[in-house]
Amino acid sequence: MKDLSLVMKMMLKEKKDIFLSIFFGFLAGITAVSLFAASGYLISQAAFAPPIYTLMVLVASVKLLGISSAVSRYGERYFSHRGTFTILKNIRLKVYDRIEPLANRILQKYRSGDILARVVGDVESLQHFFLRVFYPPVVLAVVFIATVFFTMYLSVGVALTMIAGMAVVLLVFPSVFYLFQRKTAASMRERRGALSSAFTDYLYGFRELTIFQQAETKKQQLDQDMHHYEAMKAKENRQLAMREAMVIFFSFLVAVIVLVQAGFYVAEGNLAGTLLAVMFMIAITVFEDTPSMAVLPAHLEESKASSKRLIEVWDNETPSDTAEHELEADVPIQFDFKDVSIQYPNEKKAAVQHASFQIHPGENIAIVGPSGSGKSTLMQAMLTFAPIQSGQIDVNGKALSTLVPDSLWRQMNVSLQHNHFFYGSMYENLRFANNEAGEKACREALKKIQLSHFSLEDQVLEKGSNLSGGEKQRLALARLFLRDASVWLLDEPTSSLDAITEQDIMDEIEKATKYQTVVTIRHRLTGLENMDKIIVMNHGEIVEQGTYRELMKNEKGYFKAMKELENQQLAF
Ligand SMILES: Nc1ncnc2c1ncn2[C@@H]1O[C@H](COP(=O)(O)OP(=O)(O)OP(=O)(O)O)[C@@H](O)[C@H]1O
Repeated sequence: MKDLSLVMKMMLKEKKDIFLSIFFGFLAGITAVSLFAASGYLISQAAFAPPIYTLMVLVASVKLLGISSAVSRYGERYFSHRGTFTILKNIRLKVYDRIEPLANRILQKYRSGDILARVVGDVESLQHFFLRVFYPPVVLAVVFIATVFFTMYLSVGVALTMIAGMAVVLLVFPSVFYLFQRKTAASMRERRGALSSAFTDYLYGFRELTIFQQAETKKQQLDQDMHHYEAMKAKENRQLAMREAMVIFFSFLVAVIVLVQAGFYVAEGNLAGTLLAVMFMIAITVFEDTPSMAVLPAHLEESKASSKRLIEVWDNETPSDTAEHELEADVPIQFDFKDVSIQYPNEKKAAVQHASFQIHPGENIAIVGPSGSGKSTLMQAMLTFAPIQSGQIDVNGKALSTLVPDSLWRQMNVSLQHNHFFYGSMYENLRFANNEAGEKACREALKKIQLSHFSLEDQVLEKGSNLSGGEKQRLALARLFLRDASVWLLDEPTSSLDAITEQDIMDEIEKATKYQTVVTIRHRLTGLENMDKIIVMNHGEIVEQGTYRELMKNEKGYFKAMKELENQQLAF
């Protein structure tokens, strides 16, 4: 039941639709039973040439019951589907609400294809819970109870046969099918997730796979996985059809037993002959909806597996419920790293160890160091994206972990190593940073980063695949000129640019950030003379920090050694 907690909670919010579905389902069922019973009685009575008004009353009742049954069935379908779609919408919103604050950690843990399979496929699967698992047995049971009471009035023996038959259909068949179902459902869901992951990998890496001549091998693998999944699905469908056929066969068997039994009672004179057809028709109709019991275990198991896979995504993650402080807007921001260590999940070594430093409002800070030394991780930590193991980052005296992240991000301008571009126009990709930016401001931003040759209508393809590396970097920087932010975080913002363009753009950034705090990760050690502070990283540790002059004064310092090495390389 714990596995189904998500869908149950959402379902119970729609009490009105649940009630109306059951109510109309009951009306539809009971009118159908009455319709067929009345038809049987009409046929039997007709053989005895009764007065015409008797036949007229019976025919009118049959017609009325026919219309009522159709209208009630419509009501049942309408409310059950309305309820299902509302439940589905609520589940989607709930899932989004739960994973959105954890998105960064979740995306590190799961493959994107798997996440996609869960938030689309598994959520979609949950629509069957209410529609196929929860309310059909309830309707079937109440219609049956009402019918059995009526039948008992005519013949207790026949009623007992029907009770025994229904017990088998409602209890024995679903339990047996459920046991067989459990194994296949879990592996089907996992296979679907794996397939989705393999497919996204194939799409993302298509270019590299082609260049390294691996596309065909990967495609064959994917084809194999797909065939395997299709075969499993086909097997499951065959099993479901088989089970449905078994339940239908059994229902007819019960109807035939009822017919024989009622015939026996008629022969013995314990039942009126005109009720023989009535008994048979009642038995046939009351078991009419029982095939849905054959597919119920499959849908129950599917709902459980899907709900479990969804809950699993956020279950062991600590939500940022502790985020209680809003960072005030327009107040200068100070960062205080206090002995911060950061270790990514499943990594043996910490990416950053015991980092302590301060960033004061308006400072211009550079973080330097060899590749893999933990520079980007420090920046990720400032954005709340890095898993802090020990120590604490304070922002204006309050622990970063207690801040509502939005209130921090609102005041930040960020250009990471890999920036995202959406399929759409250049204008849309720029306005993504600020919805209120007009055409004029966007053109000016393009001019500042020397992309004036692009028009705002030019198309940007998915992930910016029609732009060069340098153009992508510049477009990401252009967005920053459209946003008013007091802290700029730039992770190697100009690494793909030539030295002259780099200098021009850095000048523009400097002009735009006179009063702002700027933290820049640099590979090249040029242009650092005027920095307020340079943080030097190596193997995840801050090995030195200070101004350019202070660092260069330290004869045995790491920074000085790096700088001299770079100068030698430039001299060649
Ligand atoms: N998401 C992640 N999951 C696991 N390990 C990571 C992750 N991101 C970075 N690391 C590891 O953390 C260490 C520091 O990485 P980081 O990206 O901070 O270094 P960097 O100094 O910015 O490197 P570069 O200059 O090459 O960008 C590396 O050993 C890296 O493998």
